[in-house]
Amino acid sequence: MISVRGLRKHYKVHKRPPGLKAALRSIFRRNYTTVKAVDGISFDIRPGERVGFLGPNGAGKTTTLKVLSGLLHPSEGEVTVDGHVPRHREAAFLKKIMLVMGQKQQLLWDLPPAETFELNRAIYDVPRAQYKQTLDELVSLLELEELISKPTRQLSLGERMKCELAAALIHQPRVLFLDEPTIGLDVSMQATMRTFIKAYNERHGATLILTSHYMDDVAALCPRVIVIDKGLLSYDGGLDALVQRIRPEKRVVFRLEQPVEASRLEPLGRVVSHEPTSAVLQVPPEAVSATISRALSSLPVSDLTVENAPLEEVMSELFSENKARRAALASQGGT
Ligand SMILES: Nc1ncnc2c1ncn2[C@@H]1O[C@H](COP(=O)(O)OP(=O)(O)OP(=O)(O)O)[C@@H](O)[C@H]1O
Repeated sequence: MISVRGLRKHYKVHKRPPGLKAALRSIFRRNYTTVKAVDGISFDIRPGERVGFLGPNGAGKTTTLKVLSGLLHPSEGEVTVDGHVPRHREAAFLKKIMLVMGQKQQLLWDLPPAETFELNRAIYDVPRAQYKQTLDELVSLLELEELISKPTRQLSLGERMKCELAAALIHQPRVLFLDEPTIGLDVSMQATMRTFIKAYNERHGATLILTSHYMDDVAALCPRVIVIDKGLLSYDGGLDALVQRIRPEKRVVFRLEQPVEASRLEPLGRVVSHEPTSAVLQVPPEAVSATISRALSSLPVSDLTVENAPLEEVMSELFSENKARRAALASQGGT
């Protein structure tokens, strides 16, 4: 469905030192520098897949999504989306895709969302009957009944984001690029958006690439993740496999009937946190059952669960590994 081969996107930016003199000088002699936003990445995505596209700030995620949607021309490399070359922006291609950016809005500010939906119906030439059916489905799944006839400017951020998503789906795109779709939303609205996005993917078999800094979004939606860092691909594979590689240790979370001394926890594993009536221990996977049986016989345990390390920690460790590798390469290059 999506094929990316050796994609590079370099921006040429004008570099101006601070100060008035430098500003005047730069009128006559401009200095440019190259930002390698994406520096040679390749991947394939099958129809109907949900893929998390992750990386630290400035990694090149939005740039890649803009190239995939045809908003930016690649500096180098081959990109196809369902057989189309995005930069040609053919009508058939535009009808199949949608880029939703959490930080930008397409809804018309002074008009109710219903007007933008109608506008999108006309732009994408959606037959009336199909439009009505899609709209009814979106209104019911996202609970938009009360919202779509209020002016957009009167909606809260979360209400607006739900309507943004609905506006993006009026023409039933087969490929959805979601760039931070839950940014700024409260936890319950984030969960609503996730449930809806998953339901849309399952109902319509749509292919989905999602960027998000909220790891709950990624854990709930993306069995596969592609990680980029400084414009380079650093991981492409299962989310579970990534967690296993970076943090194979398990966390055993205990609820305790009464407070216990730290000295009673320490022999059981590495104490990650210890509150009066709860504790989290980190242990190797092969030691989980032994730790649980020792804890049950020596501590007043009322409840326990076994979990993976939080995804935030896994990602931050992966980014630190990448940083250390880059520093090592740079120092080898410098010697
Ligand atoms: N129009 C532009 N001109 C020059 N540089 C740009 C432009 N757009 C992006 N960049 C630079 O390219 C790099 C990648 O930016 P991009 O927005 O793709 O990152 P990102 O992974 O989406 O980051 P974030 O998570 O912060 O949104 C950054 O260093 C950014 O400053």
